[in-house]
Amino acid sequence: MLRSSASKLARSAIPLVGARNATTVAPTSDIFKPLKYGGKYTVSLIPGDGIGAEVSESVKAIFKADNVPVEWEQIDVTGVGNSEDGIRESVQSLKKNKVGLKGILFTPVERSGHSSFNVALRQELDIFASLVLIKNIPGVQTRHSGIDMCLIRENTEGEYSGLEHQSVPGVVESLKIITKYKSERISRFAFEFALKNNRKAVTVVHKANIMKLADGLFRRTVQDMGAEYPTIKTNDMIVDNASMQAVSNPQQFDVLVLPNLYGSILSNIGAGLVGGPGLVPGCNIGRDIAVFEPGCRHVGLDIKGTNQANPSALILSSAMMLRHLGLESHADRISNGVYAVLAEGQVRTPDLKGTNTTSEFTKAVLDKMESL
Ligand SMILES: NC(=O)C1=CN([C@@H]2O[C@H](COP(=O)(O)OP(=O)(O)OC[C@H]3O[C@@H](n4cnc5c(N)ncnc54)[C@H](O)[C@@H]3O)[C@@H](O)[C@H]2O)C=CC1
Ligand SMILES: O=C(O)CCC(=O)C(=O)O
Repeated sequence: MLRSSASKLARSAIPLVGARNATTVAPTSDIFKPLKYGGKYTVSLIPGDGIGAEVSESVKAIFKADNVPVEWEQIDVTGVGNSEDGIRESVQSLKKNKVGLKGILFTPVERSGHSSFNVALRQELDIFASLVLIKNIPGVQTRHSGIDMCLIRENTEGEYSGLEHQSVPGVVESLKIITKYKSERISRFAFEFALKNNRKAVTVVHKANIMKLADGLFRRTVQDMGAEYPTIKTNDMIVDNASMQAVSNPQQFDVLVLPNLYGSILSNIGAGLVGGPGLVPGCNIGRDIAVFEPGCRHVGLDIKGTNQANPSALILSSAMMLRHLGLESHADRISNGVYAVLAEGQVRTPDLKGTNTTSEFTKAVLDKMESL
């Protein structure tokens, strides 16, 4: 039962295609496929805080120019303030449409008792598998070349349980939850993903030397499941070492499967390796809902409203979404447009040491799409 539903999940999420299109996924099953009305899909669009509005405008302009058959259902919710209604509306919209494109909702560090709406959304919708693709992009110079790794992160439990309390003044207890059920389903997802994408190895990242019960369960579950996939090598690595290895010898990694917090940290390290948070796409997959969002989830409050953000991460996430919807040719045109502009290097946002604006970059992608 678990196996069949998990393999359907992984199947529908997947195949990566071609070197340049490494940031794309294509469905091979239609169990997820949202319904079309009047020839169009309705997609929930949650721009989020910070740079969300600007980079969402880039995606909207590109979809419009390419006549993508998508109708946006936009929810302008923020992560701060009294946004419960907006979150409810987002959940309802996503449950109805089954597919969404999302920026990041800001979660203030200081405010006590304020839980993360990003996390709430993922938990409420049970979009349990976060997939982040870390691969060098031609034209973007980085210290390392030959990086090609897929991070599969458990998205709904672990350190993000939100269960913290002060037992006595000065003593705080924070609960990390690891369950066998959720460890099994993310492991299944990871192995099915590896199988369907001709990947050779799955590395489980953990801290089981210290958290013997929690991370021990996660590690053991992945390893046990590995025995069912003899063509894929299963190995394990302690998270501290994995972080060090990722910055010194990242080419060794293929598919990584991680509990929630380690997934966030390694995807941020990964983004740093291939050019930064403005470039890395991602998605969150559940039983019947998929939400696409930049892979390392940055709000970018410091550059909000300055027209400086690199929209590539959200545009490439939207291309992943189009593959999920089976709209391959639109996905190809859009992702090829982004990669071609990045490869030429004439038009670049400041994160890539350029001087161009978000709007100029978007225009360059639109021009490139016309000429491809
Ligand atoms: N602070 C929050 O509310 C949230 C934080 N997180 C996690 O916490 C980590 C740290 O978050 P923050 O400190 O808020 O990071 P941040 O949003 O301040 O981003 C760090 C730096 O990267 C730059 N940046 C991010 N995206 C960019 C883009 N598309 N184009 C150009 N520059 C860009 C920002 O301008 C900033 O200088 C993130 O990596 C994320 O994984 C996740 C969700 C919400
Ligand atoms: O800070 C948040 O609101 C959510 C955290 C998150 O999405 C992450 O760490 O990946």
